[in-house]
Formats: sequence, structure tokens, C-alpha cells
Amino acid sequence: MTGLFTAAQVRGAERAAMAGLRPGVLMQRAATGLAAVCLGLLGRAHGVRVVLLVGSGDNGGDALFAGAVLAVRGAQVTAVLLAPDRAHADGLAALLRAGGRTGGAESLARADLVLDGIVGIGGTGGLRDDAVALVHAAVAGPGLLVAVDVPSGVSADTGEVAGEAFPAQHTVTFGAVKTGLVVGAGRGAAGTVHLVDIGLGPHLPAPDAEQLTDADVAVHLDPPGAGDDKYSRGVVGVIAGSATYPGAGVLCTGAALRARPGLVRYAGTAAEGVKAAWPEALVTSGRPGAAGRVQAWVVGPGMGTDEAARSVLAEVLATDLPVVVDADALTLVAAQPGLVGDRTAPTVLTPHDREFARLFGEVGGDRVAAARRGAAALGCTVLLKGDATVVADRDGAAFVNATGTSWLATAGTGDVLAGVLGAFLTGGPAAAEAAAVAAHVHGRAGQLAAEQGPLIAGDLVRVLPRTLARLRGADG
Ligand SMILES: NC(=O)C1=CN([C@@H]2O[C@H](COP(=O)(O)OP(=O)(O)OC[C@H]3O[C@@H](n4cnc5c(N)ncnc54)[C@H](O)[C@@H]3O)[C@@H](O)[C@H]2O)[C@@H](O)CC1
Ligand SMILES: [K+]
Repeated sequence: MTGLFTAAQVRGAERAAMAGLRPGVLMQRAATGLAAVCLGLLGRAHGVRVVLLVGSGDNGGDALFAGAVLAVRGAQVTAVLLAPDRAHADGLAALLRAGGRTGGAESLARADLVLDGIVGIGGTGGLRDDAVALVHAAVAGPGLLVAVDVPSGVSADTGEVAGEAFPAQHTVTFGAVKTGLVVGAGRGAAGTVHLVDIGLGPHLPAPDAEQLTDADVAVHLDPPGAGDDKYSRGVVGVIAGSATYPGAGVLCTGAALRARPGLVRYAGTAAEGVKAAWPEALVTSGRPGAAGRVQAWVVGPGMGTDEAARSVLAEVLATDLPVVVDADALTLVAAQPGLVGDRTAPTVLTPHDREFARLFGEVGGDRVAAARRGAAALGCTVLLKGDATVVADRDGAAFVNATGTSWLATAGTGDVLAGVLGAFLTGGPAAAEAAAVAAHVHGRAGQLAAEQGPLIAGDLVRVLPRTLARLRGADG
């Protein structure tokens, strides 16, 4: 797992680490690591033009010291100081000693690389006007955009951007990955995140949230054992789609079948369509109770929101089985929250932003906090879909998904996610981790399918076995 941390947690660890070190050591480690990443990105230093955007705090200090390292290697380094009288004095002296110079915004028009050291974890509110003008000039220029620690303008804790942010292609972050680099608007602004180890590890507390790696997911993908049968491998029940629109039932059932379990049962009005598409599924057009034994239910995609749908949902939620509540079922729960609030078995709600707003009020800029708020309100697990899907459990545990592609923003992909999640809820991980595993697998399937061009939801189902096989082979 990759731990995600808040600015306050990182500052606390920094204080503890500094207690045993000479002043300035952590900044030297940060700047050395930063310069190494820049060298890797540039391929060489000699003759390369680097422009530093330098604010008045230690974030600017990091940029200045890294600039000094690059200048020693032969780069032409220009520091644009936002507040010349408050720039990090030692950092500026080091840069000038190394042959760097100070200059104006015009240097950005010829930059090969721009280092954003305007503001880091000490930032508050949106970027100020002088900083915004510099960021615009950097974007207009040809240089590779690299943020120091956090893209300026991004909240390190939440990923919120109040106004504008430095749109980095790479972010070199120190000591620990900040939550705001991987979620919400911050994810887009951060680009590829590089973590530089500055020795904070032993001093970091339990993380604010976590990201699964491929290896974390692989442990839940063991092939069947010799003693397994179709029941022991998990039985998923699916209620999705309608007679007129069977598509959601077909996608959801197919995803559950392809994801893992030994057996998928379908109950609902799309029975004919599902049977035709997936002869492997056990299909009934009757009520959930007529489907036979299942270990987890997926209910909602394309099922409608009329009284018949409501009564089927109520029947499923009255069981003591884990349930994934998706799409139309979320609309029904928003109208009658007690359906879920009274449950003791695991319940995973999978809203997108509009569905979330109907259930819990607007998501707002802090997506992890929003998911936690929803989970606490109904005593369940919330999987909040988005560019970076967030999962929060009722006890506050949270995951931010690390996989996916913007190609997943197409009809029916949510139905596939619901089916995959149902499969992982039948055994193995607890609800929140199962949801995080499903989001991870779904994102990897999206990436794999997108290699062939724009994807449609059915492509995800088709690539699921290959996705799982690849993940099973993952060791890091
Ligand atoms: N905490 C740590 O463990 C370490 C921190 N280091 C660096 O130190 C940084 C934190 O340094 P500081 O605490 O000095 O804070 P920052 O340098 O992040 O920002 C503080 C300065 O930015 C200005 N500022 C605040 N909000 C602004 C806004 N919206 N627009 C423009 N300017 C704004 C403030 O006036 C203040 O002068 C980290 O991000 C990292 O780059 C590293 O040197 C090494 C270790
Ligand atoms: K920055």
C-alpha cells in the first residue's frame, strides 16, 4: 500500500526527524532528490535552460538548492523571485555561487524545464495574482512543468484548487505522498508523482488514506484450490437491467462472471437478455428470493425506480448478506435512507457525484472527506466514483484509487464496476478493501482496453480475465 498523508502529518514527522539532524539536512536531501529527478527527465544538464519560480518559503528554498545542483552540472539556471527580499537566503546564495542568476518572467519563453517552487505545503487559498501571471507564462512557454513537493495552488490535504494551480507534468514530492496529489483537481494538476525519500519514514503516523498497489490486489486473486467448487469460489447475485433495456443486466452479470466467482445468479426482468448473453449464469425472472443461495448481491443498474424496483431492493437489503447498491438503487435509497441505515451486513454504495449529492449533499472539493461523511451518515461503505475513485468505510478508513483512464467515462462502465465489486464481496477482503480492489481492477481493465483505442463497457468485460492474469503476476 502507498500511504497518503496530510501536510500536518508530514510537518510532524519533519520535526521529529530534525531533532536528530543538523539544520538544513532535510532540505538538502529534498533538493538533491529533486535535482536527480529533473536530470532523469531532461536526460542531460549541460546547456539546458532551467527556470525556477521561487516563492518566499522553504518550497522556494528547495527549488533554489536543486537549481544550484543543476547549475553545477552545466545547466543555465534562472531564478524568478516572487518576493526578492524574502527568498530563501542560503538557497539563493548557493544558486549564485553555482553560476545561476536571477531574472524575469521572459526567461520562461525559452525554458527547457520550469521548477515550480512558488508554494508547497505551507500554501493557503488560491494562488495570488503575481503567481498566477507567472504560471500562465510558464504554461505558454516550451518548458517541461515540474512542481516542487505540491503544484502551487493545490491543497496538499484535499486536492482542492481554489482558483488556479500550476499544471505540472511531474510533481516531485518529499517524504510522503500527500493526499491532495492523487485526488480531485490536485490529481490532474500533479501529473506523474515522484516520491523522494528524505528519511521521514520512521516518524510518520498512520496514513490519512491509502492507495492499493498491483501487488496488494494480487493477493486477492489466488487461483482456485484443488478443493474448491463453484459454491466455495463465491456466488454473486445480480439484479440489474429491465426487459426493455437488458444492457445493464448483461454487463453487470458478465463482469461478475469474468471477475472471479464460481457462480453468478441473475434475478430480474432482463432475464431473457442475460440468458442469451451469458448461458453460464443461472437466471430467473422471479424475485431475489427465487434465485437460490448467494453470498453477495449487486442491485440497481438499469433496474428502474418504480415501486416494483423499490420492493425488490427492500427485499435484498432485508437479507443479512453483503450488498452493492448502485445506480437506480441509489436513487431509491436517497428517497428512503432507512433501507440501508438499518443494516448490519456490509453495504457498499457506489455513487457518482450527482447520486452522492442526492444522498448526502454536494461532494465539494474534499472528496475523501465527502466519502467519509456519507459512510458515517449511513453506517456503510461509500465508493465515490471519479477521476480518482475514493472509498471510505464507516470507521473512517479511506482508499484513493490509483488506476484508470479518462476513457472509462462512457456508458455502462459503472455497471461493470458493480459486477466486479459483487465478485470481490463474496469472500476475501472486507467491504472497503473489496471496493478498493474492485476499483483498482476496473481501472486496470480500462487501461488495458484503452490500448486498443476508445473503449466501450463491453470491452472491459472482455479484458477482465487478461487484466486479472496480469495483476496476479504482479510483484510490486
Ligand atoms: N516539511 C518537510 O518535511 C520538508 C519541507 N520542505 C519544503 O518546505 C515546504 C514548506 O515550506 P514552508 O512551510 O516555508 O511553506 P511554503 O514554502 O509552502 O509556503 C509558504 C510561503 O508561501 C506564501 N504563500 C502561502 N500561500 C500562498 C498562495 N496561495 N500564493 C502565493 N504564495 C503563498 C506564504 O506567504 C509563505 O511565505 C514544503 O512544501 C517542501 O517543499 C523540504 O525542504 C524538506 C522537508
Ligand atoms: K510548488
